[in-house]
Amino acid sequence: MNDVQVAVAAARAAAEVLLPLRDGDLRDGALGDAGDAAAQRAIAAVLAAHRPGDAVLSEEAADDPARLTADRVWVVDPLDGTKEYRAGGRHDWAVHVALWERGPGDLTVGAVGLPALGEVLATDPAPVVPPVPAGPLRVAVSRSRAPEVARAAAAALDAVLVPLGSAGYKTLAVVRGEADAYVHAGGMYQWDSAAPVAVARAAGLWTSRLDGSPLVYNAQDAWLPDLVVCRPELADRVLAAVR
Ligand SMILES: Nc1ncnc2c1ncn2[C@@H]1O[C@H](COP(=O)(O)O)[C@@H](OP(=O)(O)O)[C@H]1O
Ligand SMILES: [Mg+2]
Repeated sequence: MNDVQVAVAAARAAAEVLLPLRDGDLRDGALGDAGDAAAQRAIAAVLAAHRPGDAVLSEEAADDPARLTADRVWVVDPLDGTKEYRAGGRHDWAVHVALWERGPGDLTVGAVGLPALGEVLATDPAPVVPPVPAGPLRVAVSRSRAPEVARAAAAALDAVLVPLGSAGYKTLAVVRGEADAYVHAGGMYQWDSAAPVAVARAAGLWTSRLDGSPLVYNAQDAWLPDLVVCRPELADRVLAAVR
């Protein structure tokens, strides 16, 4: 298996445990905690079986400082959009598996599972972004904590806001043509954006910090609090609108 196949297999393994758990008897916090733990176990098992020598940075595991000197680091969010997963009946939650490599010093592979839709999008084959539909621009934002900067940017762009859960789902909403941009500020960690950003880049989308600077992964500090993902032809306008 190549690295993309490993990432996709890990995302599928997480989906296979998350879907039956969601449809079982657990509710609320217990369901979210069980989902986080089961998806973490499923992904860790795939990585241990196929890439035992690689380091891992996961939301659901203790941060291993070995990743700071490792050549290959998997950046994992086993269940992104836990709130939406717990809510039941929603499809805006995701599984994130990315690979960071020291040579390029950047993400090289990513897979994002959307279990409720039965889909996994990955860096290879690169997804094809559909053409822009007629109508106002659509800016995806957190449904539970839409940042003021996203509201202001949408107003400046004459855009409508599309509130959704999960950083992975919102990034893929741009890849899949459900939104034209995703703007986030106020807090997030490397695992929330790594795999979605890898997939978005493969699809030819713009990805950066809010100030237009590059997103840096496998930095010591896992905090990576803001993010812009958009169609490349909109990048100048979106970045100007958030400034
Ligand atoms: N202000 C903040 N501080 C820390 N994490 C944040 C955050 N805003 C969003 N996130 C994280 O980013 C992911 C997407 O958030 P949202 O759905 O609100 O857009 C969620 O990940 P998890 O579900 O993995 O915890 C959420 O916890
Ligand atoms: Mg997350």
